[in-house]
Amino acid sequence: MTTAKNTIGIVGARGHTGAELIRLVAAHPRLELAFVSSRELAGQPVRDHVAEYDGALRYENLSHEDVAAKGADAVVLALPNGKSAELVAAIDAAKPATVVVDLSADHRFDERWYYGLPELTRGAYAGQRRISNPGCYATAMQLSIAPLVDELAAPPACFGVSGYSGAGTTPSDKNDPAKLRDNLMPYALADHVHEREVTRRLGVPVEFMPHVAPHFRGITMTVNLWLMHPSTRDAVRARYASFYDGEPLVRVVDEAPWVSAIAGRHHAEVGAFTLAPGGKRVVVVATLDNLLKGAATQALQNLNLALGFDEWTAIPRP
Ligand SMILES: NC(=O)C1=CN([C@@H]2O[C@H](COP(=O)(O)OP(=O)(O)OC[C@H]3O[C@@H](n4cnc5c(N)ncnc54)[C@H](OP(=O)(O)O)[C@@H]3O)[C@@H](O)[C@H]2O)C=CC1
Ligand SMILES: CC(=O)N[C@@H](CCC(=O)OP(=O)(O)O)C(=O)O
Repeated sequence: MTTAKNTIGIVGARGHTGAELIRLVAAHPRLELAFVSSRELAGQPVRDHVAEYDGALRYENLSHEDVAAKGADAVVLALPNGKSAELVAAIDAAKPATVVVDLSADHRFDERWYYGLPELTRGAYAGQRRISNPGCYATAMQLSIAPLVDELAAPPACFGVSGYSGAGTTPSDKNDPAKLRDNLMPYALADHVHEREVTRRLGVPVEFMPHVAPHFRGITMTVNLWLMHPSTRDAVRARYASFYDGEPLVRVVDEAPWVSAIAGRHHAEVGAFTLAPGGKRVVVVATLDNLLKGAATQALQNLNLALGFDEWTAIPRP
């Protein structure tokens, strides 16, 4: 007996996260790629750009109405921020039961949308068909802070370094290899949207200082936490291990994880747990691939959940 597949479309499929989503969907036993949209690549075979996909689909330049008329069971939006509203309205009108996962920041502050960071929020999933995927740095910050969020004496200070794929494909200083060479570029130092996103989601203020570096993919998030009561390294490590027990996509490690080891991997690593004398200051380091656990893999966790599949279907385990 064969099981019918759910159809899925990807809007913004030329981009970095779109390509990762195509790879994941191509290997998924219960999903069938119904359409992929790109203005620039319209007419070209998808397999010419994503080797892991061996089907016959070509990229299409689709209007909002075209996307809605496809009537897919699920649509992932991998568009730049600010581009989703009209498209979602068209899907709402044509087929409201479609599962929509938005990778942009457009719905992360909209309580009508489920915020899908599964390790922290899957208990709040109540069948919503509109899912907002967290930011990449915001995922790393939340995974680093959540186990100690009730113990904090001060706002966590988060020093984040991203590979330049995080800046997308629209040319800017942040994805210009010449400007990044031998460089580390600080930006949005006290007003990044992920600072507000994490503050909102964890319910405590956080301070975030993002930087972009010359490597292509992967985030290092170094977080300084002040505790109300003195602790020990063993107690802190045990707390993280217990918090993430049974979570295949969060690995608790002893040392500070290296970003070079996380590129292309689907999980996050959280480690270091270095305490300053006095036991009240703890430094935690997390790494993840911004295009995977920071975007496409997390979107697939959310799709699997919403479509009633096992959450880990077609996600390679660490
Ligand atoms: N890169 C990352 O690490 C992460 C990204 N995100 C978010 O995911 C989304 C996609 O990011 P990413 O893949 O990096 O972005 P890219 O810049 O790599 O890709 C953007 C995609 O959107 C399309 N596009 C661009 N402008 C428009 C427009 N005005 N109207 C319609 N389509 C447009 C592009 O294709 P074409 O121009 O051919 O139509 C392309 O497919 C963004 O919202 C980003 O913030 C979230 C987490 C991590
Ligand atoms: C290096 C770099 O530029 N990274 C991006 C983060 C990408 C991401 O997760 O962004 P959204 O919240 O927009 O979805 C940035 O700081 O805007």
